[in-house]
Amino acid sequence: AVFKPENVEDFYEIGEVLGSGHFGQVRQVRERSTGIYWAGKFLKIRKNTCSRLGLVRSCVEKEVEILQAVQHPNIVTLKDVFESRAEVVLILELVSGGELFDFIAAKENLLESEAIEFMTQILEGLGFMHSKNIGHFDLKPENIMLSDKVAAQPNIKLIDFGLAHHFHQGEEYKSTSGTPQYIAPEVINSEPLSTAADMWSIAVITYILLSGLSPFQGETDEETLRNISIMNYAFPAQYFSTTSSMVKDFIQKLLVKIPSERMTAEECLLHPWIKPITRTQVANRNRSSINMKN
Ligand SMILES: Cc1ccnnc1
Repeated sequence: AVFKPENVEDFYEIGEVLGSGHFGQVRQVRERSTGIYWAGKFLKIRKNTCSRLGLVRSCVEKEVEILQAVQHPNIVTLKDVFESRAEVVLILELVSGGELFDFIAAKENLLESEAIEFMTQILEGLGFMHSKNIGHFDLKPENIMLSDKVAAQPNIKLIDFGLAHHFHQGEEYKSTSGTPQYIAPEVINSEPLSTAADMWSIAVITYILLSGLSPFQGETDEETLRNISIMNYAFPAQYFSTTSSMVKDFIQKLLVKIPSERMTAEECLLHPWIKPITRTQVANRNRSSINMKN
């Protein structure tokens, strides 16, 4: 793919650093012609395949391809791509509400009603990606952004598709990258991956949203990976006493070793913890409980 050879600074004023990661850094940028703010993701490209610094260009092309294939309210949109001699710049929708990670850190943990609101939007975006046979493979609170944290209903945006993969018919895909706390057993065992690997991460994120604890985290990465492989996790009473049995059921139906036996994103959206019950169902439930009392 050929990206715009023009100099990004001819079209955008480069602003403050918003975030940085394994890829390079994200800076706020201002479009000169409209004054609109965007996020510029500056990716260093390796001059030759031997150098270790920067990314291989084909990886960047893959991220661009995937971002162009998924337009959804809960997935960050890609507006433009510029390329200079050793840098590719993705012009992305600006998501300024910060990371879900910081939102949880500031509040210790969330009410179930808040967690359901966030998780529903995460699952909507993820379900859309999975319906196009695209896996994210790096889902974690740092890669889930809020569009505006002070809004009543903050909007969730999935970002960072640097490890994402588009599955083509009958093709196997293996990857051992990802963040230890969130990766599924099949990633650790270098088995072929599927979109189900994202569903394991959803369970870990849900557990963290509600308790502030990370279910498998050990003292070292090795210990964390061992805990995942042997499915060593629990719901400590002092952190989960007020948590509904429905959300524990939701998590348990995702922390399943065999990928094909995990709930899909679509099935998660129909799980009682997530799926809102109708007012009639509430009335019926209340009526039946009143009858039991009489
Ligand atoms: C960090 C970031 C990424 C994409 N859009 N806005 C902010």
